[in-house]
Amino acid sequence: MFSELNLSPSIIKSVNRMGFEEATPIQAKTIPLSLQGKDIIGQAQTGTGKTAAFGIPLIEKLDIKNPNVQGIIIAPTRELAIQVSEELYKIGYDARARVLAVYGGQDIQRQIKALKKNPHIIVGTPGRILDHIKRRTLKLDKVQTLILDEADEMLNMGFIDDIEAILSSVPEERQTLLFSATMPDPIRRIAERFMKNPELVRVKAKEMTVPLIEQYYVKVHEREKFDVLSRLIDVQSPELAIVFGRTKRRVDELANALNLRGYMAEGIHGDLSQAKRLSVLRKFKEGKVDVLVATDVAARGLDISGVTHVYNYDIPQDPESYVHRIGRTGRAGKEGMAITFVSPREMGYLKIVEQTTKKRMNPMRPPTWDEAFEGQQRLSMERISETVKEGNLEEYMTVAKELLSEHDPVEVTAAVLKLLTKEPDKTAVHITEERPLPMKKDRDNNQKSYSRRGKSSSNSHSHNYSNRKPRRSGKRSEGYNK
Ligand SMILES: Nc1ncnc2c1ncn2[C@@H]1O[C@H](COP(=O)(O)OP(=O)(O)OP(=O)(O)O)[C@@H](O)[C@H]1O
Ligand SMILES: [Mg+2]
Repeated sequence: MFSELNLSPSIIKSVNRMGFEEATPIQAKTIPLSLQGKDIIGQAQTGTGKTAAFGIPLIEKLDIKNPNVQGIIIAPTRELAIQVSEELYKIGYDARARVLAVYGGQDIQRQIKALKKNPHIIVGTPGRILDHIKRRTLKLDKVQTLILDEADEMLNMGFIDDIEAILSSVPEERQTLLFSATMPDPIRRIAERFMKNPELVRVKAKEMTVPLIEQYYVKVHEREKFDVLSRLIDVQSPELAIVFGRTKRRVDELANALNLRGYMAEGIHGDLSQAKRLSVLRKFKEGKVDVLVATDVAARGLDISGVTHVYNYDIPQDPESYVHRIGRTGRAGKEGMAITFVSPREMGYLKIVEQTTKKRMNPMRPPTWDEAFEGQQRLSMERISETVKEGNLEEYMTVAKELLSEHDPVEVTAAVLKLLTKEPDKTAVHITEERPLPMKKDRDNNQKSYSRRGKSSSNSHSHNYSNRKPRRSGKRSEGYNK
């Protein structure tokens, strides 16, 4: 219960308004420690309320009359920074906490103006925070609490230099909190260097993934993936689905191809303008887009209710990415389904993922065209049944009776079904084939990459675990360059 956590009435009021009744396990464990001022590494499954776990004590400890920035939260993507700032705004609503998000792609003058209004808490992406530090439009010398959301990601190569630069303008005497659903040991060791006797809080769970997510894999050749995806969507009729692809090109092609086959899909990745990224996400949240096709830019932290299915069109290169991707469904006690496509040559990656998550994925057979067709008919059937249940059909009765006097009732119904049903589409589409990931044997070899610090400029990581390019090419990138 939140009432047992010694929180101010204003926070209890806000949290109640948010509909939270009981503290989640990670909240119950870390809030008291955080209030005592301890440094914490908090690890708990996706969708279990880590944001409020660091947000509630942060707001509780604010001195509202003090105009300085007292807390800073760093997040890996712009969308996540915005979302976290919104959740903190809600938690701090009755306490009158001022929370500001600063992120790349948004007009910097506007941010500078907002920074002059003395926010208590800043939530931002590393690049833009550094930009403001350099311009002296953001002063962090009175910061008491620094939080890294998605900490392992923030300390991975590509972000570590920025994080260290930000750390150097925050007082040594501070509380440091790290949260993520994943925390590989090598990264944890890096983290401990700039923390003081951190308390490692892990919510005990048999598996790293959420038990409410049903996990499947489909063994499928690259060139058959798209038909399998279309059929799966037809059979499963997700409320909202996210399809993860490996590259930006793949995301663009998949979104186009899905539209060609009559689905409402849009893509999101790092090459789109910020305005476009936000509008795609907004449409998805509002249900105007049913399928969000995304790179890993959308894998971490995003909390979108109604996401029932996650499809990994390409198996992710590292197990952590898998955990976060599928964690976009099955949040806050809801159920979800995750389906991962694996090409025959990539089966080794499946093993690595399973070893890390300690959870087996069940094999799933690709649906046939007939099954997809039946799935679509069942969807129409549900719509008809719902409409019958809702009633209000008086105005249609006369003509309905006339129809039935002339035709066989089963045939009339079949005709209605035919009109309503979207037949599985075979429209030809073009998806460029991706090369399979390099062969993998076991994870032990792969872990080495974590010892490679972001500082080093060597490019000798082609065989390592994460096998991805440093995200910063030339100029500093803001959030993911994905
Ligand atoms: N105590 C609570 N009771 C009910 N709902 C909660 C509670 N705490 C948080 N939530 C809600 O649960 C959802 C998931 O929370 P949140 O986004 O913080 O998860 P997370 O652990 O950070 O996940 P991820 O690892 O994916 O970032 C949010 O919609 C949040 O508002
Ligand atoms: Mg989170």
